[in-house]
Amino acid sequence: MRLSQVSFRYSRRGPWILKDVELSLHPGSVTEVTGHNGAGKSTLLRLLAGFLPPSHGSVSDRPGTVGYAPDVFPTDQPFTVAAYLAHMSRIRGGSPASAVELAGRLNASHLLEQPLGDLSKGSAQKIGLIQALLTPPDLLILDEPFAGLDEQTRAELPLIIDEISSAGGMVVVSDHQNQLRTFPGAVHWLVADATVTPHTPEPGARPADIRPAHPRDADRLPPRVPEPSARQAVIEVIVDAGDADEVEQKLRADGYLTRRSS
Ligand SMILES: Nc1ncnc2c1ncn2[C@@H]1O[C@H](COP(=O)(O)OP(=O)(O)OP(=O)(O)O)[C@@H](O)[C@H]1O
Repeated sequence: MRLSQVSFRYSRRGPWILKDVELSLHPGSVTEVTGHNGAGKSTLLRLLAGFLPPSHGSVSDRPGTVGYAPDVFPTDQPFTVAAYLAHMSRIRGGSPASAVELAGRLNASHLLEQPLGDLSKGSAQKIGLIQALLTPPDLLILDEPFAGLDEQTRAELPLIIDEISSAGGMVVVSDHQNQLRTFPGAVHWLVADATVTPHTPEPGARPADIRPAHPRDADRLPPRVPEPSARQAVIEVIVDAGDADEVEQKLRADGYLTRRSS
């Protein structure tokens, strides 16, 4: 998927929020978008999701199945959580059972019979996440998904992101708190001054935030990339352990699938 010379402003005479943005996303990539409040992260995500059309430039090769969880999930709808998710499943061609399973995984089973309007911000955030995952997305876009989540769900979310990207999906996550800064192989974009640039996050990350919480979780993870097909070749690259994250990040940014053996 590619953004070519994309510029955007909300009104004809309004300020440019993004100007001449050039970006590529590759299957299996995980991209973290950071930037100050009001920098344009949500706007970029809405352009990627296709909810906003560029004012200039073009977006090409957006995949067919897009999951999008907005930064604020709209709860002013006259449904219970279960009825809303069943309805969204029907629209998306997913199974209602997957909504129930996801609710269990994201510690939200107890919310299913509640009216949407009664949800707290963190609970509403979870329902926004579940609806984005109802059918396995080829492009998953999460706008500030960690805000307001309980600890169990915060630990589960990186595993879900890893599963989607391991299956070849592209994941883009905006997060001004940098929760994914040490996510293995993640690409990082900084939105500032109406431009989007790759950057290397500051050290000092808290790995416990983004890695499997304990070995049992690690055991449950599928391999990071599927087994290669007959038309693919595998090249092993041995690097110093301290350089592994950087090398993997560069390879993924160039569109290669990577797998770490240690
Ligand atoms: N619907 C809109 N109409 C007009 N201006 C908007 C609209 N949505 C956002 N903006 C403006 O566009 C700019 C970028 O907003 P955006 O929400 O994309 O930034 P952000 O980096 O996601 O910020 P935050 O971290 O606070 O969510 C801001 O100046 C904001 O006020």
